[in-house]
Amino acid sequence: MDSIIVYVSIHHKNTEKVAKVIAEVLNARLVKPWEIKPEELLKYDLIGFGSGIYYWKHHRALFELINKLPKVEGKKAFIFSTAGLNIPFINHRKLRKVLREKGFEIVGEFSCRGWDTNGWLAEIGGLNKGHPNEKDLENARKFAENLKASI
Ligand SMILES: Cc1cc2nc3c(=O)[nH]c(=O)nc-3n(C[C@H](O)[C@H](O)[C@H](O)COP(=O)(O)O)c2cc1C
Repeated sequence: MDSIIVYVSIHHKNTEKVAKVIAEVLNARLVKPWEIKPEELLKYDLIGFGSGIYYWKHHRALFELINKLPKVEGKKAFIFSTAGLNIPFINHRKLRKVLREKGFEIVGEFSCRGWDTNGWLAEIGGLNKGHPNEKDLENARKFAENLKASI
């Protein structure tokens, strides 16, 4: 199964750490949304979309790429994120919705805490310093292994 991961990680490269671990297990190509054309993306059997959470949603460059895609039929996708407040039910809501509207089948979701020094949080050293940590990355590895085994 040919897999690709499209990710954005602008704050502290928190999500990049997770993306690399998942990519290693899935033997997936790693790209930024602005590095790939929509038609090229659709050549892959499994597509992962991930970023930090910025104001309650994934990075807008992911949405811009997805907007440019034609409708698909049950193409497999997964979602991941790192966030100051790890509440995937809320944080993944918008991406989940647009992927489903495009016709993707969401086969898995992963999230963990990420070091967050946005705004006033910087004054107190930030939230979740040290995250994603080894345990978070181990959980990401397990997520990817389960995903690999299930599809
Ligand atoms: C501009 C900005 C907005 C953010 N908004 C949120 C938010 O709404 N909810 C949240 O849980 N974390 C928020 N965060 C924290 C990031 O999601 C968190 O630090 C994440 O791990 C960053 O990932 P990255 O290093 O891969 O960019 C925000 C961070 C920044 C810089």
